[in-house]
Amino acid sequence: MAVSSPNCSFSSRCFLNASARSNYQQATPSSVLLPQSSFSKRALKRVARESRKKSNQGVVCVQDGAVATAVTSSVKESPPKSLKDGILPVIPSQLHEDVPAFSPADKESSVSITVVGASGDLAKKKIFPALFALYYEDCLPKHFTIFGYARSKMTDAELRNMVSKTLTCRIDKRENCSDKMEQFLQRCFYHSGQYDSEENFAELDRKLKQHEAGRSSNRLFYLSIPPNIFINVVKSASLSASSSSGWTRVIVEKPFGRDSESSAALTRSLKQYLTEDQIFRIDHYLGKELVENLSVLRFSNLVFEPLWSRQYIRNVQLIFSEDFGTEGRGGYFDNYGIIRDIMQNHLLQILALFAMETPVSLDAEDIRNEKVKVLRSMRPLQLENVVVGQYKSHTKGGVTYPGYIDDKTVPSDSVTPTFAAAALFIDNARWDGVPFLMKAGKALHNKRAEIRVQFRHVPGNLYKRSFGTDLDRATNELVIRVQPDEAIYLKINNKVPGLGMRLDRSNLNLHYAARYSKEIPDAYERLLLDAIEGERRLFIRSDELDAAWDLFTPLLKELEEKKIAPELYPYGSRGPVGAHYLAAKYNVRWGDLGSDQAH
Ligand SMILES: NC(=O)C1=CN([C@@H]2O[C@H](COP(=O)(O)OP(=O)(O)OC[C@H]3O[C@@H](n4cnc5c(N)ncnc54)[C@H](OP(=O)(O)O)[C@@H]3O)[C@@H](O)[C@H]2O)C=CC1
Ligand SMILES: O=C1O[C@H](COP(=O)(O)O)[C@@H](O)[C@H](O)[C@H]1O
Repeated sequence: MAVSSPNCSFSSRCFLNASARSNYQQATPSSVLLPQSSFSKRALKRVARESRKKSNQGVVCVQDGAVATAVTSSVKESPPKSLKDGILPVIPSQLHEDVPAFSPADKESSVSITVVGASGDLAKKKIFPALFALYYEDCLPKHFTIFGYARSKMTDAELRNMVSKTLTCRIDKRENCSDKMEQFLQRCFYHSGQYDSEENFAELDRKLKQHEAGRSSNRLFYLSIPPNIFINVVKSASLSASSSSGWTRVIVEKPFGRDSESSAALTRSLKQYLTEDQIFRIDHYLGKELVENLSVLRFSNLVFEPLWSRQYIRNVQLIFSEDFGTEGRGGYFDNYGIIRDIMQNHLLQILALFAMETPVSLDAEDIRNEKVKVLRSMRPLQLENVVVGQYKSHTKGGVTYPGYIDDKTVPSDSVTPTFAAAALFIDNARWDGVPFLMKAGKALHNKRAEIRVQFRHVPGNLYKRSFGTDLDRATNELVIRVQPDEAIYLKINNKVPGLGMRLDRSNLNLHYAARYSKEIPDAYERLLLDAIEGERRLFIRSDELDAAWDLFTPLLKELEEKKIAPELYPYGSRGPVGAHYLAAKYNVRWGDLGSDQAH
């Protein structure tokens, strides 16, 4: 797969593991590698990691972007016969099965991306713009085609017109942007069809083949549709439009079911037509820059990992808020509610990454194994550790904001929560007794997602008197602001300069906008690129999903069976007061109450 941009490709350096390099060089002293590779950097790293793990193989980059693996011992004992000018032949059988191996012929492979539900909100808002951003950055393969698929009748030109309205140029990348947009749009096509029609998907298959023009074809289907039609599409697409000469992968959007049973049933149905390796369950929060950075922060800084346990951490808070309601999505939302919409997936995924043990490696399976372990060490949620709320109409500055049940698509007696706060616990050695508090709500006073880590008090603090009775104020707090205005800051105590001894609270901060001039890519860009490259690290494996549902299903059933009435809160407020009582029960104060800023 040809990927040429410096942003995406591993253009001039390749790597061998140390012993492979030394063996290789002993065996072939004149051949210090490594010419140009057009293989993507991340895919190459993954090949290297997997090769190393499996059989202590090294990875060699080969001219024109081919990748071969060299078994260290055999390189030492008998260098490959066709070795010439430091170039190893491609040995496809030695490549990991699903890695898009490449050979000279492979340069001619193609990727077709079909956005199913292309007429919908998510496709317009996120998927097409993310694909364009990847195209702009030269991250898409040379031969790619994008198809929109939905029931709505549209011509290619109408799709392009629709898509063009939501494409944007990055602030830092405007050069030739409108030309690039035009070129991108010319690679977008549309096919109208029913979701359960094998015939319509067979028509799509014919069109895809025309575009693939005899190249080996890899196909990615993005299911940007309501979940009740996932299976119809997967069945029709897999029977009539899967690739016969390359990989076929399917990105499935959430919600993955409503509870343990429906999620398991969905997985069973998907697996009638797809293998687990073909299913990419997306949780777009895993693609957010600061969520990706969590592991880097923890595992590559000596100062954090030793503190990352019950010994030093008092509580962890995962906070999500939006300053708008469910307007326009009430029909969907009322069937799910905020716990299923945000907590069971986005916040729980962040929690798992935050709390997991050190994985054996950065391989997808190693990371996902650790996440599953954490999830399975958690106590299922109990009603007494949860507060639910629903926003009501509120008038401010002469403007009246609608309540949740004012939406015509929402039943007037709905008790669906638009806000929830919960206390969760991980019953393992690292986190025993540490409350993990989650809070998620719509129609609140601001839009924000952050992780707050409140550390314990300094024992025998010499400066205790300077803090008065409020020792909490003196504890360190690490804030990872996922959005907006990404930042990581650590609240510390320091002396106010001067002759006296007055203490102050300050932020040691990494404010992304100040530190990096580059615009942060949207989560969907990263995830789409990963799916194209077969990188599963940021996608949810079925056992992770089962473990996540096991935590929330009993609570969700109880809420529904008992029709627990949510506490009403005004549109634009900070949410129900109950959330403060819940936190107080565990001696916690929500960290987002102050007005701290990362600068
Ligand atoms: N929108 C968002 O911000 C987010 C959405 N998601 C998830 O992504 C998926 C897509 O979301 P979104 O784009 O908002 O969804 P939409 O409601 O906009 O649906 C997408 C398309 O699916 C078709 N469709 C809608 N309802 C039905 C139905 N009942 N039966 C058959 N086809 C239908 C329509 O296309 P047509 O009529 O042309 O066939 C529609 O344009 C959903 O699973 C959603 O939960 C996840 C995170 C955020
Ligand atoms: O998955 C969802 O996420 C969005 C919030 O995503 P963000 O990237 O804009 O923070 C939320 O609005 C939606 O209800 C939910 O389904």
